[in-house]
Amino acid sequence: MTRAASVTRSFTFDAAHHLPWHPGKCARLHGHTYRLEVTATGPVRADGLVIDFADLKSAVESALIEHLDHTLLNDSIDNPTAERVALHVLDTLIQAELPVTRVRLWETPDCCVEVQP
Ligand SMILES: Nc1nc2c(c(=O)[nH]1)N=C([C@H](O)[C@H](O)COP(=O)(O)OP(=O)(O)OP(=O)(O)O)CN2
Ligand SMILES: [Zn+2]
Repeated sequence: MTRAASVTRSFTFDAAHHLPWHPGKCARLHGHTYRLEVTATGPVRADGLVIDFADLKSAVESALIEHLDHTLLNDSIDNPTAERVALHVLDTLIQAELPVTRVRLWETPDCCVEVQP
């Protein structure tokens, strides 16, 4: 019987953003070191893997991190709240045909958003 498993890898990227509508200090231009957790789920293959951690890393870096790291998120994502950045991550990885089943994005060490397909 084929069993399924979930594989998660963490990433970090640095980016700036501002939320001009926000009543607090987030209206001002500022930056975060975002922590991103990507989970892929699927059958455990004959080689014992769902996806090689190394392949997950290279896919996420080339599809996403390279385009967001050290950028102003407002240039690529409208109104880049953590929720909207996480959904952008999810959509981008689905487009890249990764079997992603969960994205967690930590905007600060204490604040996290989770999205699923
Ligand atoms: N649900 C959300 N709430 C907030 C978001 C968001 O994306 N989703 N974003 C912000 C701001 O961008 C901001 O960067 C976070 O601000 P803040 O809460 O002030 O974070 P701090 O860790 O700096 O908070 P302190 O309490 O000052 O330590 C706001 N809300
Ligand atoms: Zn912020």
